[in-house]
Amino acid sequence: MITLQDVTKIYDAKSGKVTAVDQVNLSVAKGEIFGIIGYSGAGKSSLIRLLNGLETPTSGTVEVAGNQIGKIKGAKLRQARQEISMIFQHFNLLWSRTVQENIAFPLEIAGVPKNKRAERVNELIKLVGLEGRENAYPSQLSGGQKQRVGIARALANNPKVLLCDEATSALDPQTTDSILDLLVDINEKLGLTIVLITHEMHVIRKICHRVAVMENGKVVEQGEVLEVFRKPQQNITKRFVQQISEPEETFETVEQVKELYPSGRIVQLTFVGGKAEQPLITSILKAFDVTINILQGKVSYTQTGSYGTLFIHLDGEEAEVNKVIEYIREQQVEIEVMTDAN
Ligand SMILES: Nc1ncnc2c1ncn2[C@@H]1O[C@H](COP(=O)(O)OP(=O)(O)OP(=O)(O)O)[C@@H](O)[C@H]1O
Repeated sequence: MITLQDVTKIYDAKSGKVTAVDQVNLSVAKGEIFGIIGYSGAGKSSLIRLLNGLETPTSGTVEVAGNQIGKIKGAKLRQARQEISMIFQHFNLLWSRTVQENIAFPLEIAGVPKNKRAERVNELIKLVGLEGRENAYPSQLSGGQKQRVGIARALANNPKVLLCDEATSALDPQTTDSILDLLVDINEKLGLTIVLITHEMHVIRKICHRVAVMENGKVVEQGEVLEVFRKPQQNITKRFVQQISEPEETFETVEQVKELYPSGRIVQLTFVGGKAEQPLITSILKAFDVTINILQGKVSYTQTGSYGTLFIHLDGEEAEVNKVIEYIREQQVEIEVMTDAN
């Protein structure tokens, strides 16, 4: 659905040339939710503006839904843009228009007749869960409701691609989650391809299938979300992954925990995919003569499976403890023994 080949964008700023996007290669499949994460200034906004033709690449090619964006102009570009919709951090609603008038606006521009417009607006209102708020003005809506209007408006002309520019950054965590759930719902129901830019790993973790990490205009790492979580390669990616995989409370150092549990072993288990749901601990306790204390753990759920870390203290006869460690390895759960046998 989307292919970027060797795309570079250089701005001529007063202070000199700025390379905002540097030799980027990306492809996004139809029906995929693709996330682009990076800190401020990494080049995310420039990249997303290249996708909808608001910027033209300095070099390279940008293809979206079969159109060479950046090469086409005028009516052809306007037509191509109908296939590519966008939602924004600050919603960009028309404040003098009601919810239904906001949603009808792109239909008016596309020349859809009045009775057809009303029908479509009703469908969209249902789709985004805004029944009962049709006649409200943006100032009377919560942030989450405003973004629902933004989403309905973006979907009005049946686009093939939805671009989301920090669409949940102005929302509280609970509202963020409800909007992300809506995006997944729309992706599944309509088979819509979604590209989002964000600086929050939570957003990537919760809804994206694949992710690209941007730094200084370059895509420094990309892959399936679960894989990137499991084995982040670049330091910047590790920092993003830590945003959500580090337990909230600081883990006591291994030395401190060892003082609490002078015998036995402390091990770290890393679960990926379906294994995180398996009742591993229960099966160990049933099959082996050991005791287990769960010291700390966290499981994150992604679109393609879950990922988690569990710190446990294993105690018992050394031979039995060794058998348990072997058993865990056989379950294809990654295990790191953090303390030696006594
Ligand atoms: N129109 C422009 N003219 C000149 N420089 C620009 C322009 N737009 C962006 N830049 C510069 O390009 C670089 C990348 O900016 P961009 O906005 O794409 O990054 P970003 O990752 O989206 O960051 P933010 O989230 O802060 O917008 C920055 O150094 C920025 O100052």
